[in-house]
Amino acid sequence: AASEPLINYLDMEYFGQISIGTPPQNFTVVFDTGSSNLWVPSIYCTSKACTEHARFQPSRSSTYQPVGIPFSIQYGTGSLTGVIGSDQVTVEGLTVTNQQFAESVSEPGKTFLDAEFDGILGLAYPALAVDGVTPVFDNMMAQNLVELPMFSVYMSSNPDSSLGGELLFGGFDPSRFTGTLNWVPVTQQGYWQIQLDNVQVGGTVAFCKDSCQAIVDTGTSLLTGPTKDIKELQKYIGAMPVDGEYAVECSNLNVMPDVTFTINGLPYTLTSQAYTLMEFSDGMAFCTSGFQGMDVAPPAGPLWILGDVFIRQFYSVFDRGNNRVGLAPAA
Ligand SMILES: CCOC(=O)N[C@@H](CC(C)C)C(=O)N[C@@H](CC(C)C)C(=O)N[C@@H](CC1CCCCC1)[C@@H](O)[C@@H](O)CC(C)C
Repeated sequence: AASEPLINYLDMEYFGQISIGTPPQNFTVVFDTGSSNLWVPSIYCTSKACTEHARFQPSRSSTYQPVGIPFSIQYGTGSLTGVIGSDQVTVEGLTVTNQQFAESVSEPGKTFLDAEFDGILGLAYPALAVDGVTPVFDNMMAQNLVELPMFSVYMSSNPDSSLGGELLFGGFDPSRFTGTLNWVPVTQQGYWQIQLDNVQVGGTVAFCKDSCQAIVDTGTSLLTGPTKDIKELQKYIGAMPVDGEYAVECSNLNVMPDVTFTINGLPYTLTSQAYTLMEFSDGMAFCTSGFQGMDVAPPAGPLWILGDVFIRQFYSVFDRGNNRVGLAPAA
């Protein structure tokens, strides 16, 4: 199995290296289980977000083939337009041939301007792929580059700057979790979508009382839920809105309640240390809530999004062979 080390940027963004073309052109990408397309900035893109990042030069690659289909994608945060091309893509020693990807021509707004990464590599199901482009992992499976039709994600907690994280293609890494992996069926093959039985605060069911839907999303920094529920949850944990964020007293962490997600009959508990982020500026510690209100419109939503706040605590295995997600306490 090929394991791709990830860099952890402030517990908010995890990204790794890929290369495209011959000779290889290197890019830093977010591996996003919440989308299904690969894109990198194009040399033809004049947006500041592009000129501040690595850009792909088709003319420099002997294996590049133009496709020319227009491309546009909208994330929760950020959007872009571009054009589809095809080339070989190498991720941690695995070379995928004839991979179609988007070369961005316009990257408006701030999301990608401030980003520590160049592009995004989507790892969700083909159903979500813009322009019906075959996703990278589907090509990996089709080209027999992986032993098992699954990939796994470990995300470190910032202080362990040793290894920011690990993305493993073709299996899972037993050294990254304790106990046994518990498997949860994928309820809809678009996002990595599963069913939540309920959400408990301090051991009492507070939200999602008769089950609800959630996605496991490496591309979302926090843990999001419907804005109405999250507003109440912030109150339960004592988080107060402070200029766009929800702040908590760092000294209160030991009295704040656990938040438990019951999944397939088992409890996945986040302590306050797990569901808050600690930021330091001029020697002061600031604690913020890792919960964020986000309404995903029907028919896709409503959805809870188990982002990096959740994945840091629970090693996640994305099994396309059996359409299930494996979860276990991260080591
Ligand atoms: C304090 C809030 O932090 C963020 O909003 N962080 C961003 C990522 C940061 C690297 C810019 C985020 O979580 N964005 C989410 C949306 C958030 C409001 C829930 C998102 O769009 N994530 C993308 C992938 C992101 C897109 C921006 C670039 C990094 C990858 C994708 O997973 C979603 O489209 C899935 C959809 C169901 C929401």
